[in-house]
Amino acid sequence: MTALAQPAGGLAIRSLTVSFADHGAGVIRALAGVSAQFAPGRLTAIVGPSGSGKSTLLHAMAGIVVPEQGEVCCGETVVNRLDERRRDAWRLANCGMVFQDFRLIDELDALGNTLLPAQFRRVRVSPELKARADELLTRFEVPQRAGPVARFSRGEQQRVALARALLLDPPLILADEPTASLDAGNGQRIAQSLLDLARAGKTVIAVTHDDKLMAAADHVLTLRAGCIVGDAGR
Ligand SMILES: Nc1ncnc2c1ncn2[C@@H]1O[C@H](COP(=O)(O)OP(=O)(O)OP(=O)(O)O)[C@@H](O)[C@H]1O
Repeated sequence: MTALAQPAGGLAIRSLTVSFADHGAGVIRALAGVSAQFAPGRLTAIVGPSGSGKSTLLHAMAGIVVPEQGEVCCGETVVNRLDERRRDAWRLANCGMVFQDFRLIDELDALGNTLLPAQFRRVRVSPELKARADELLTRFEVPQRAGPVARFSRGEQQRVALARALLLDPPLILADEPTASLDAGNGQRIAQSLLDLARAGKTVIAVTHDDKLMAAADHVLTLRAGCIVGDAGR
């Protein structure tokens, strides 16, 4: 383990470099030596133009993408040094993920999707957990409708994805464009919810192109061509 100064309970990344194979020329350098700290109690917005490496950074922090250089540190854990099985277990225990493409199971209804983390972590679906899932779906104004989420609008699906991310009350919330499919009112509510989660002590990190979410954030990290070009904490 490498000791790396970081906020207790938060996340620190140091000199992260990630490349992908370019099926033709050579490699695409998605991140080039990126370092930053993310403290509990704060909402961070990761911003920057399309293709600047925002999603890659979020996925590296979640242990989905493994950097060729650098470290992702959470407490004593250097996430990228874990093997794939342990990274998956670490992510399930610590991260609430909202993916850009939601990654819901189309055939399941909203409640079934929201309860998925319990299944993945082999947690019994107690009446209390089901009540929490219902409460989250109500909080995010997901219609109380039977039937598969495939029939939901994209905005409704996005809010189911957020409810699912929060089910097991994870300390880290990593959300990729969590307001992209929402109307202004819902977008504002979700931005406020993310801020409330931060104020409740979570480490909340959202990739976004949304000015309202950016304005709500305590900390704005700007990427360009795989490098940090702005790191503004308020
Ligand atoms: N799995 C992959 N294989 C090959 N190239 C990839 C892969 N994932 C990302 N890239 C490339 O890495 C670069 C950064 O991509 P990334 O998705 O992180 O950008 P982004 O800032 O999130 O973009 P957007 O705002 O459009 O979602 C891009 O050039 C992209 O094409």
